[in-house]
Amino acid sequence: MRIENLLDFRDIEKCPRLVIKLGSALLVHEDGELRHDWLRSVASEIAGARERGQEIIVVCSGAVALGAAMLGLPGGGRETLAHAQAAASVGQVFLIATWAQLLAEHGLVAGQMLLTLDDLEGRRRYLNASETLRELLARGAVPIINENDSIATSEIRFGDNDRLAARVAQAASAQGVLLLTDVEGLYDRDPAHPEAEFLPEVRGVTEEIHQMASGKSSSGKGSGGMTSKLLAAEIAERTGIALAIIKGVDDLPIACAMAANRGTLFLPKRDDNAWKSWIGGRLRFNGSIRVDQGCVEALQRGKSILAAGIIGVFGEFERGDVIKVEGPDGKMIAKGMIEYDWDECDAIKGLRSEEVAERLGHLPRACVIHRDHLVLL
Ligand SMILES: Nc1ncnc2c1ncn2[C@@H]1O[C@H](COP(=O)(O)OP(=O)(O)O)[C@@H](O)[C@H]1O
Ligand SMILES: N[C@@H](CCC(=O)OP(=O)(O)O)C(=O)O
Repeated sequence: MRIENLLDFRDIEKCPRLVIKLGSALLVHEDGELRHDWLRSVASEIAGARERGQEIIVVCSGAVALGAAMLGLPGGGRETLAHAQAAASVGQVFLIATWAQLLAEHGLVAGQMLLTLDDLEGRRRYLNASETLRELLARGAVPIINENDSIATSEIRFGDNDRLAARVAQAASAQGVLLLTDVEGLYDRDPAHPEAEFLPEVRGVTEEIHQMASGKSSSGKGSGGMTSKLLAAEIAERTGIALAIIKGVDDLPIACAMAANRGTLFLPKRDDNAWKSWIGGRLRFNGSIRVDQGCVEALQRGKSILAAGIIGVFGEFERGDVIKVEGPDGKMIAKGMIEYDWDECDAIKGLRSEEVAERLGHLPRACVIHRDHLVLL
């Protein structure tokens, strides 16, 4: 689906690859108990989406609030960093066990990924995370993601799962993000204010839009309030990803919001993937690979580059560098982000996939340059 075809906010539900983020305020009752039936209804919505052929990634908060109740910690476990980290450690086990069980009721498998800021900022770790996500989705699993709160300290943490959800959407090349929270979307001021007005659509998160939000979580369980959701919307819009905020309090929350046609849609600024435009905009390269004619034709059909198609390796590039791809005649045909260091590329060039592991002595990447990281000229 191209984002320019997005007519209204309900279309976001149909994105082929969608990130759904569930906030703490929704997951946990006042007394710190998990809202089990509600979560079961979300799992059934995910199963329905999978049946329609949609790929779903879940970013799920709530570990701190759940763990705090289990450990008897005051203030929802947020009074000290040590409390929050211990609470997250305990709560996350329960959370993921519940997800595994609820998805299994629909014959689905959950895959846990606990990420820190560094995992999505550094190129190498970003590539690792995006490859794991792709593989989980390709195998039909549902990735369930949270921040790795039990080890993340302020320097290496997002602190809120809204921005994490937007970054995960980038890493997974998703087209849309749905943030489920306890409010219908963005209001022009604190929604508790009697004159607060609802904004159904935002084109560009400007300074004026930022001024509308506060970082306060009215439930006291969330982190970042509306402020972090706007920061997430900014990340998404720059990357051509549509993001919507909906109220997710009731059972079957996505169906409810879509039926009511109520939510705030943040429209992306452009319809191409910024990751690709970043690659496409690169002017300097640390090296190049030359591929055979069969590979050139495969690329034109939208395939990734495999070791078997490589006939030459030039320059000393590293995994994660953007390099040139040349056709058999040496003419540049594409730019792409390489999955191997130059010497490994040289060692595996021309090899079939099953021979690559043997030559490298470790598990190979699925390809040398993935089509999501490749820009044809
Ligand atoms: N301008 C605004 N529009 C809507 N909600 C806002 C605004 N400013 C602050 N908020 C608060 O943001 C809260 C949602 O954020 P948060 O509690 O962190 O939720 P979550 O746990 O789902 O991430 C709402 O309950 C609301 O009180
Ligand atoms: N990672 C934390 C949640 C942090 C957070 O962003 O919470 P929320 O604002 O409720 O999405 C946890 O699992 O408790």
